[in-house]
Amino acid sequence: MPPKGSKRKASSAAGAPAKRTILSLLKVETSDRSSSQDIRDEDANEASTVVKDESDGDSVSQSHVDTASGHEEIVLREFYPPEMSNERVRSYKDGTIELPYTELTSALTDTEAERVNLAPKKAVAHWFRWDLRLSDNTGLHRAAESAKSQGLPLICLYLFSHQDFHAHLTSPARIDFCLRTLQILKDDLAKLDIPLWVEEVTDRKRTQNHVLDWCEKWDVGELHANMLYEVDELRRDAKLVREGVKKDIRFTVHHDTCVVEPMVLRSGAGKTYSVFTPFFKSWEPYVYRNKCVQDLFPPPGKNDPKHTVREAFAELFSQTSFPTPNPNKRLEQKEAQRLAKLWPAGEHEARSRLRRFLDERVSKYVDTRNRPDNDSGTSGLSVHLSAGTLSARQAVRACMDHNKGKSLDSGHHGWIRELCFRDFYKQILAANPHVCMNKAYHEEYHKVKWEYNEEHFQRWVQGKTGYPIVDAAMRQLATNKYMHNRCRMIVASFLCKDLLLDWRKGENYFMSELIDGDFASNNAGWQFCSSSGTDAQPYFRIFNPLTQSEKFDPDGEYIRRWVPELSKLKGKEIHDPASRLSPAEFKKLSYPKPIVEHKAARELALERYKSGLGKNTR
Ligand SMILES: Cc1cc2nc3c(=O)[nH]c(=O)nc-3n(C[C@H](O)[C@H](O)[C@H](O)COP(=O)(O)OP(=O)(O)OC[C@H]3O[C@@H](n4cnc5c(N)ncnc54)[C@H](O)[C@@H]3O)c2cc1C
Repeated sequence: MPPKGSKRKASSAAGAPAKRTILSLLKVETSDRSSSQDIRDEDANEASTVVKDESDGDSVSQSHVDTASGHEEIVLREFYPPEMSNERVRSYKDGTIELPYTELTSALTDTEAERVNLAPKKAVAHWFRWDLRLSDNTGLHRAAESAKSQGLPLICLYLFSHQDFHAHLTSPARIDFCLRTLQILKDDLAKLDIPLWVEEVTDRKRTQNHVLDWCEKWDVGELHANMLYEVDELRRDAKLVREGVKKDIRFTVHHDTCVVEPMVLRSGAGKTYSVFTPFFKSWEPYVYRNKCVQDLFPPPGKNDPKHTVREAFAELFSQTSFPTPNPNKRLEQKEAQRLAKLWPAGEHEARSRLRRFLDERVSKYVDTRNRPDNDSGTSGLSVHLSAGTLSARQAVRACMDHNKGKSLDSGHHGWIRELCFRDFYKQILAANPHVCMNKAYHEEYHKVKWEYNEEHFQRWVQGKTGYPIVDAAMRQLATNKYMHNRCRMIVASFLCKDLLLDWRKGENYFMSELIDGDFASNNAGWQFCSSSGTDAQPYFRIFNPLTQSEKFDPDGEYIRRWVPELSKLKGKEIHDPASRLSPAEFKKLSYPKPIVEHKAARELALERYKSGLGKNTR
């Protein structure tokens, strides 16, 4: 346990070295399924080889039109250009094309001198994104401190974009969680005389204009936000930093969502890590040494009465309702009530859930974390970490404190290690933007041939594959909008390696259902299971769903809960009813036969991987 009392480093944007090349002229792709700004049109205008794409009339660079595997279109073409080529992936990797992360950090450093000299205006603002909390919020804290030191009021903004939700495949449950949290946030801020305004954005391409217009309307001279590491967000924020200066608005973006900001930890060779274990070995001592979690930021103080904010910003305080999601992103009332009970929103709930987990369960975490039949085996905090109602620093710090200064026991240590995965995947995203553009982390997996069998996909979605553990997990997801981590791995492996379906279809479906959907963790989880990702399980390691079922749900309790057709089965029958019951008994269950035979599917998967990767096939 590191000593207390030392200050956390002021975290404005990191300064990874800027690298500008003529090829940046070609930076046309923003096929980022998780991001909020489509700058394709204007960037495409800069591209050297521009072709007309018949499908939607947009101009896109020829360099994108490479679907080497000849697969079904996975890209949401309404918002994004077609899949980019492997060549472009390599250009990102070798630095010929500037990383979007560097575009933003460069914008911040390039304009720093100008931005600090901008004259104050009438207010300082914080723009909330997926950081929906008052406590330990870096951007909000910096905004509050700056407002106080300049004798100005603090006001807050949230942008509600239907197109973003659509483009990012944000699930209705996640949007609902966000809206419930915004209400709590608004009430908490109002107690501090700080208004929160929720602005509806209809055209996502104009997000930055909305922000600048809003700042001009309320005479905001200084705007703070926390960094999002997805491609389009980074590029949008980079533009906004530069555009802001032209309008005398100082826009600052802070690192906040990770315990250790991306790009800081480097291997001996100076590279960002691509494998988790060495990352963790470097992350853990860094957290102790640099006291990243020692001084958590307090919530902002009350706006000074002398600012008469209630009068000056009456319109912002007067907002009584938030925008309604589009029908396809809206929960039925009953469903909304059920999920609100299951997943109460807001930071107060997040902190009490964290306390309960630490007091009651963390010490057993290592033994229970892989057991989906145990509802309390893990923290259930992912929804809060992904919405930002809890900071990862708060989680790590509380866990260390709970261990009462002793060296961490296996439960506490194991849980902190899981939290580190979150940091790891965010830094993978920042350092490898191509994962945000429908591409495999390891480009050679591009040539693996996938199936696009819609009936198989639908049976997987509906939990009707005839593999009880897979079906239980898929039904848990459909009902609770959450799935246990072990089961996420089982169903993902089943989709790619038993059904041979394109992992990106599974990734997209998860995102469109999960209440804790997080692009970096979801993408990395899917790439891990399809063997194309960082720290990949080798392609020849293929989960056997039956073995997984017997090992991690030994008494079949998880299956019994989610697959009522099988609830009366006793003993080992529940894991494989088609083989372990007589045909007559099986028929009575009204449960499907296995959709594929695992052994044969496994062989086929191995063939596909070998041939896609150019390895000898026998
Ligand atoms: C295919 C697949 C898709 C996934 N999609 C998501 C997703 O969209 N959003 C998401 O938050 N997690 C995702 N995960 C990671 C993991 O399954 C969930 O974070 C975990 O199940 C959440 O439950 P918990 O909060 O009880 O976890 P705990 O076991 O209590 O862990 C604490 C926290 O650590 C982090 N964490 C734990 N395991 C992982 C992991 N493997 N990767 C990244 N972070 C981790 C999460 O923030 C989690 O809340 C995915 C994993 C796989 C295999």
